[in-house]
Amino acid sequence: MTTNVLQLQRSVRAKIHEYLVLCKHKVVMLLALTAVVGQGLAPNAERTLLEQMMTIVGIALLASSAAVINHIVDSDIDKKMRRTDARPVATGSISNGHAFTFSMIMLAVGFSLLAQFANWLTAWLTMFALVGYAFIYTLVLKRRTPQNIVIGGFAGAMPPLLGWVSETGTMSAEPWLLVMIVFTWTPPHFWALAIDRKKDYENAKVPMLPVTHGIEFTKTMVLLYSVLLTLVCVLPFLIGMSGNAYLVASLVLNSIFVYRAWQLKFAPKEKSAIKLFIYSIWQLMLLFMALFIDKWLI
Ligand code: HEM
Ligand SMILES: CC(C)=CCC/C(C)=C/CC/C(C)=C/COP(=O)(O)OP(=O)(O)O
Repeated sequence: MTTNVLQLQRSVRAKIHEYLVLCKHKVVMLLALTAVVGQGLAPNAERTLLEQMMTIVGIALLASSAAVINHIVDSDIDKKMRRTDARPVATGSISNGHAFTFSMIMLAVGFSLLAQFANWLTAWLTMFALVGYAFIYTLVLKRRTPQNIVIGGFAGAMPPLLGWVSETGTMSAEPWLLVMIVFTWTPPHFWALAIDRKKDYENAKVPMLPVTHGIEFTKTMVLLYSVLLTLVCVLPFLIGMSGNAYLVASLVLNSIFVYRAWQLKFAPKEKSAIKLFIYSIWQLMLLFMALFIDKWLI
């Protein structure tokens, strides 16, 4: 193979990677998992596997579309933070115009898939989540209030409800418990990272909780939310939606969460905050897998 072909291959691969970064693909994969579990826990509506898969693709495309808008709107902030200054829109490696077109294509395809393979309620609720994250959180709340993620986190918490509604066409009480789990998980997930990256947010003048209220207060909040999360996670068991296997998994995963949050507050080490952030991602993934396994495999 000539050097030119190799170089072309490498630059195509690099471009694809940039577009994946633009979509926040790892976040979207976890969001999609929570939507799959929402589908899996809903009463069996006898939908085909194709319909279910296309629904998840639709939700993932709208979440990715929202993430791209977030990169465009936030590029001024992203340029000022070490964690984000290499992002493709912030560096100019992908132009605003290209990013916007990409986002709108994903929006159109994702919405059509949801209307076609799920139902209108799912399509519009997912659109509501997109607006919640891309505009209400990113454009308004993030720059104004340290409670930004408590309120904005609602958008990220919606996928289990979206998955459920795609199966049933109605919003019953049970999927709201799953929404509550992700909603309660989001503040300790994000604030752990924000403690570690406080300087970044200070530099960019973003009013995140550690900047406005200090690190100690934020650590207390992380601990309190981790206890609240433990309690909320028991609710699916209490209403009979999930069984003993889920209860055990949830108690183990949340005990580790509370223990780590306790350590962060009362016996911190240099990397306690970032380790808690990374743990939070594994915790949510395993928790939702436990919900699914409990229903289908045990
Ligand atoms: C408003 C709500 C949320 C905020 C403010 C938030 C904030 C963040 C931030 C700042 C990062 C670091 C990203 C990076 O370095 O590129 C991150 C990573 C991550 N978040 Fe969240 N998050 C939220 C909700 C969620 C939700 C709902 C999920 C999934 C259900 C999620 C899953 C993840 C995952 C998987 C990562 C790791 C991504 C990677 O390694 O590239 N987050 N989050
Ligand atoms: C349609 C649908 C389900 C939408 C959900 C949208 C979505 C991708 C939610 C995840 C939230 C998230 C990654 C926040 C990051 O905060 P940030 O943007 O402040 O973080 P940053 O500093 O890393 O950009």
